[in-house]
Amino acid sequence: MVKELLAYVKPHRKVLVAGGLLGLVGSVAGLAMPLLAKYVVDAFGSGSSLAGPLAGLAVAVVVGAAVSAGGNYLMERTGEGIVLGARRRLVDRLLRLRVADVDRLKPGDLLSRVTGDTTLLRAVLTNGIVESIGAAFMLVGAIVMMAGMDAVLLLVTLLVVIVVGGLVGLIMPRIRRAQAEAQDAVGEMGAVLDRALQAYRTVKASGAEEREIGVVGAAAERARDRGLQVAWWTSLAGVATWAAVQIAFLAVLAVGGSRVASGALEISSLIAFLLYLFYLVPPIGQLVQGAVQLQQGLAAMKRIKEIEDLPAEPVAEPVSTDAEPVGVTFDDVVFRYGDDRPTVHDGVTFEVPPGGLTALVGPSGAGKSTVFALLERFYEHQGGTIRVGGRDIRDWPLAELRASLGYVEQDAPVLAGTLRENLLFAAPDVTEEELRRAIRRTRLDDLVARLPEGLDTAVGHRGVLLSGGERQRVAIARALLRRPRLLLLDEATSQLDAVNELRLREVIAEVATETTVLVIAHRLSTVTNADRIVVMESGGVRAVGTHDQLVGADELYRELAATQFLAG
Ligand SMILES: Nc1ncnc2c1ncn2[C@@H]1O[C@H](COP(=O)(O)OP(=O)(O)OP(=O)(O)O)[C@@H](O)[C@H]1O
Repeated sequence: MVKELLAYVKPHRKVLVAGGLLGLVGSVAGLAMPLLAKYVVDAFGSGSSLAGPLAGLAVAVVVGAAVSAGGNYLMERTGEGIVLGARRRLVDRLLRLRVADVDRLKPGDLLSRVTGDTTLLRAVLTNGIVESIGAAFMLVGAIVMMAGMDAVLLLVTLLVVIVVGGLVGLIMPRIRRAQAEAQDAVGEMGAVLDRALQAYRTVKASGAEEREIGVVGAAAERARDRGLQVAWWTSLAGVATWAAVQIAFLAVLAVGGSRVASGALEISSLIAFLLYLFYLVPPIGQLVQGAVQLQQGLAAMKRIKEIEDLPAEPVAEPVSTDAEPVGVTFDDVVFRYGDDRPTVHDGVTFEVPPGGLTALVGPSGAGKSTVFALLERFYEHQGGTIRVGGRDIRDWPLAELRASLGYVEQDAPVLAGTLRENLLFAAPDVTEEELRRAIRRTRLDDLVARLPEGLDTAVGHRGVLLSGGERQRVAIARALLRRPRLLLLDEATSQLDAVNELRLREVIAEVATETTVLVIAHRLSTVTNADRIVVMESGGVRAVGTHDQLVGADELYRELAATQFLAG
């Protein structure tokens, strides 16, 4: 894990080393000060000139301050760079995960990993590492200087330092565990908050505000409790350090005092020794702090790695899109969403030739939407073969397969942005003429004319809210602009009004003259004119035919048609 942490630092190592060196120079300047102070005291005693020692002291102060400030800026800059790198990597992975994996993850928790956990890396990787190295240098330096003054006093000091080191070492794993729990708790809070925000209207309509506030509040309290645990252990480490220095001070004072009295030690040496002892306080504090930050960084790293270790889809390569319509075959396809989930497709077999309109119908839960998910390879089927254009979908480069398909989800979302951005989402490079044509074909001209700023009106979240029918046609236009060889249209369950429904039928019929259209129909009225209808029931295909054939031959279809007043 530490190795992975350091991988983030690697690209910045030069600046980091420069910053560290500046810090080191600052430390040397600081380290020289007690010695210079001793010279000043000695000069007082011997009556020699104060000018030399005082000038040295002044230079050490100025150089130390300037160099520390420069080093600090470099550190902060590197820190920002490290956070940026970590975020880029994480977001890159997040958007390339497989749908099946994303299904299990909670969006709010993912968000907290990108925003919160990456921030935690900064502290450990810059200040943490560099300050710890600087502190270790100061510590060793001070100890060397102390050794030069009096070996007995050094022994007393080291004894105390070693005991404290052991204590702090025992505390660190606890800090890491508590920190990991604290970050998980923050992620959990993000997840429940996201749930409430996603279903904002439902929360209000259900009068569930109080309850949701309570749920998020409870998650926030858990995060606080874990945070307090971290604070408790960190404080304990701090107290141990502080007590150690005090004890060492008293011990050195007692032992040193008696040695001065017996004439074994000069008073100036005792003063310098005590000064060095206090010089140990910040580096020891920094080392402890660095160790605490390392625990935080390791906990954050663990959460980031959990995402980075998930398998990703291959990076999309540029594809040339052939506009010829393609057919689809499902041959004895077997699929379930997870090993512990029920079988959704239990030998699904049907064939769709290139071009024309094919409808999938059947009761809710029959596995119709799953057909589309498998065609898009959001999930991998466990058995049988799926072919698009005669080629096994497992042999298609993923980007090319998806570029050949146009997909309109059941509840096609409108992305926050302008109407134009929404339409061009899948094909940013189409010409204005193509865009206008798609708008005409999907009967969106009225909408564009009605919007205050036409195509450049903001829609969706924080913009004009579109109706269900409009959203659906925007989604179809978006899919068509990609010039798909096969259009997958999951018709919304919500009832469209008669005008919108007629428009949708016209659009589908028109598109079906140019490309293959596979539509999941919840209203049979949209598909009575389909070239073929595939009737699905509980994970299988029970009949295929035209509307007239099926009304005559298939009981389930007749029933579906009857409930929708179409049989006659
Ligand atoms: N992402 C998923 N993870 C786990 N199970 C799922 C997932 N999506 C669908 N299912 C399950 O698979 C089964 C088939 O769902 P599917 O959406 O394919 O049916 P459908 O025929 O399209 O239904 P509807 O007409 O209601 O949209 C259902 O039992 C559903 O609960």
